Formats: sequence, structure tokens, C-alpha cells
Amino acid sequence: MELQSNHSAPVLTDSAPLSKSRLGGYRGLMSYSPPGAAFSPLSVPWRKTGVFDDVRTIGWLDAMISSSPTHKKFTKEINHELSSPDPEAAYRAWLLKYPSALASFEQIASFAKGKKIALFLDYDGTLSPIVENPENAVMSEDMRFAVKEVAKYFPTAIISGRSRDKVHEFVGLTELYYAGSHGMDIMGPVRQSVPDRNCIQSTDKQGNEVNLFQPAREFLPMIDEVFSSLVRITKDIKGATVENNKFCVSVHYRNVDQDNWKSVWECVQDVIKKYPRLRLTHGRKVLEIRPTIDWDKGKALEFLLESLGLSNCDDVLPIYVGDDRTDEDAFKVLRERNCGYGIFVSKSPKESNAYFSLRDPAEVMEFLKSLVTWKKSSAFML
Ligand SMILES: O=P(O)(O)OC[C@H]1O[C@H](O[C@H]2O[C@H](CO)[C@@H](O)[C@H](O)[C@H]2O)[C@H](O)[C@@H](O)[C@@H]1O
Repeated sequence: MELQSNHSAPVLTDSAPLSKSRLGGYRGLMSYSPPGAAFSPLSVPWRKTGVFDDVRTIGWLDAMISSSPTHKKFTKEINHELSSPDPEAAYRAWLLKYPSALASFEQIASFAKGKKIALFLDYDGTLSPIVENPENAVMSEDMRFAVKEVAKYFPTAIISGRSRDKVHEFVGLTELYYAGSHGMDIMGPVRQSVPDRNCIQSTDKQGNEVNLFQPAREFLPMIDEVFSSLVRITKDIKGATVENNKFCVSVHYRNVDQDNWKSVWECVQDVIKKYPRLRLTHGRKVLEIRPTIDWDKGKALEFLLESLGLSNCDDVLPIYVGDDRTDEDAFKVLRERNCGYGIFVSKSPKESNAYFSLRDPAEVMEFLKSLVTWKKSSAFML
């Protein structure tokens, strides 16, 4: 993912789309790898981009002022088209481009006929509403029940920027697959015994054998070091908090007075300039420091599909629901594979690689319930 600077707002792009041959390098969790296929020791390539690839390219303040810089531009364009400053009218116009997944449910269901749906869900802003304190981003009991129900009928995975343990703790369901740290920490089923240096066998909390795919494992000491430095250096900035997401670190500025955002960025820059193998990106009022490896939620999505034996587009319909710019990597993968649907969760018009939209976590819950109802009724009709 790189930011192109030829727009007033950043445009997220992938540096190199995945090819099947590159997928051959992910074999650890996979059931399909051709026998004898050579394992590349460098199974996760390094990114070509530099340390401050996101923020420095476009200007750090712009990037921090809006966690979704495309938002303003896009709203302005839509308002201009409608000659109306009315946000609801702008949203309705936006829905023409990204139809509601609820309103389009029949269409989605008819496309899913005869196929197995595989569901991928982001956490913050998708299953739980965005709140001021990241520690309080709990999921409602109703949502937990909806996710539990949907997972009875469809293979379901959570792909989050949080640490895997943290998001597992929030969701609290054992019947799902979990990928934390933006996909850099995936717990999946044991599928085969071919050794992969990024993959280790482990046991989950229930004692089941699982495979752990951690392509950035060597970065753990570095991430811990950076976390401690950031905690120390930001301690006097009121409202700034630092979160250790295991393979990445989040520096939150949602609760920092806007006059001090520059100080937050300077602190982050001061620390990461010593680590050329780390890069800086940003999400919703958060700066994120992560390894420079070429790995993101899109690659995690492909990895999970393959490891679960669900990569055949002819009989599988992957659906990915997410609200953040990091989810765009996954939407893009689905679009490029022409297989499955990205559903973008947003209350306001923003450019996306998704096909459909939902307004907020409440609508996400309705969508999950609709999937269950549809599945039950279609089983009844057989
Ligand atoms: O991939 P996700 O599951 O969406 O995680 C992305 C980041 O989410 C969290 O931060 C965001 O949600 C917080 C709680 O609502 C909010 O306070 C914060 O401003 C948002 O950026 C999480 O704390 C981060 O570590 C994740 O990277």
C-alpha cells in the first residue's frame, strides 16, 4: 500500500497485487499447496516504501486532521453535484455508488446461491462503535449473539488492527478465526505439516492444535522497545495514549487538543527515525507504527481464504465488512479477484474499494442477522 501524492487527498494503492506464485510462499496454514512447491525463505517480501510513507508524503497535519482525508473531498464533490450542502442528501447520493448491503440483500443472496459464504469482519467501528477510549470499545451482547449465530452457518474471521489477544478478549467467541495486528498475527487451523518459518504450531485457549502465522515475529523486541519509548516520550501530552498491538503500535490522538497534534507527530517521528525497518501509517485519529513487511489485511484475507480451503471463487463468496482505511486493502483484493464483496461501514460519503455500504455497527448487526435468516430459510426450502 502506498500513498500517491498527485491528489489533494491520499489515494491508497497496493504496490504489487498478489499473484498465485507469490501465494505459494504462504504455505504454512494452507491445504492446497502443490506438493514439492519450493518454499521461499523470504515468504513475506519487504515493502519498497520508506519509513514515513503515508504521512510525510502528503503532509502530516492533513493526514491527522482527518483520519479519512478522502472524506471531505468526496463530500464536497457530491454536494457540488447535488448543489446541496445537506449531508443526508450527500449520503443518499453516495449510496448510488455504494448501495446499502441491507437494501441490496436480495442481490447478494442471489449471487451467493450455490456458493459458500466466508465472512471477514473488522472490529473497531464495525462490530463496536468508535469510542473515545480504545479500552472501552466493547461489543454489545446483541452483536456478540449475532456474530455467534452467523458463525454457525458461515466460516467467520475477525481481522483487526488490535493485538489478536485483545480482539479475542473483546469478541469473546471461540468459534471464529482471529487475525490481529492488521493481519500480522493469524491463528488458523492446522492444515499440513510443511514447515514455514513464519508459522508455528501452537494450542489455543481450549487446547486445540492451531497454526500461528506471524510474518513479523522478528520485530517483536523492536516493537516493544518502540512502545516503551513512545509511552515515555508522549507522557506529557494530555490525552495521548499508546497501545501495544503486539506487531504494531498505535498512538492515539483522539483525545488530544488539536493544537498539540503536531507534538504527537513530532514524538512519533523522533522515535521511529531510529528504526528504518518500521513505517508510519494512520487510521481513525491514530498513528500506527508497523514493520515494513509487505503484509496487510488484504493479504491476511487471502491467506485465510487459502488456509481454510476457500480460495475457489467458483464456489465461495467472501464478504469483508470494515470501516477503516486499513480495510481498503481487503476490499481491493476482492475487487481485483472479482470475487466477493467488500462492505464499507460509514456514516458519511468516502471513496472506497468496497461494493456495498452499511451505515454503522447497528446496520452491520442487521446484515449479519439477515444472513442467518436467509441461510435458515434456504435450508428449509431444500
Ligand atoms: O482494525 P480495527 O479492528 O478497526 O482496529 C483499528 C484500530 O482500532 C482502535 O482504534 C480505533 O477505535 C478506538 C475505539 O473506538 C478509537 O478510540 C480510536 O480513535 C480508533 O482509532 C484500536 O485502539 C487501534 O489499536 C486499532 O489499530
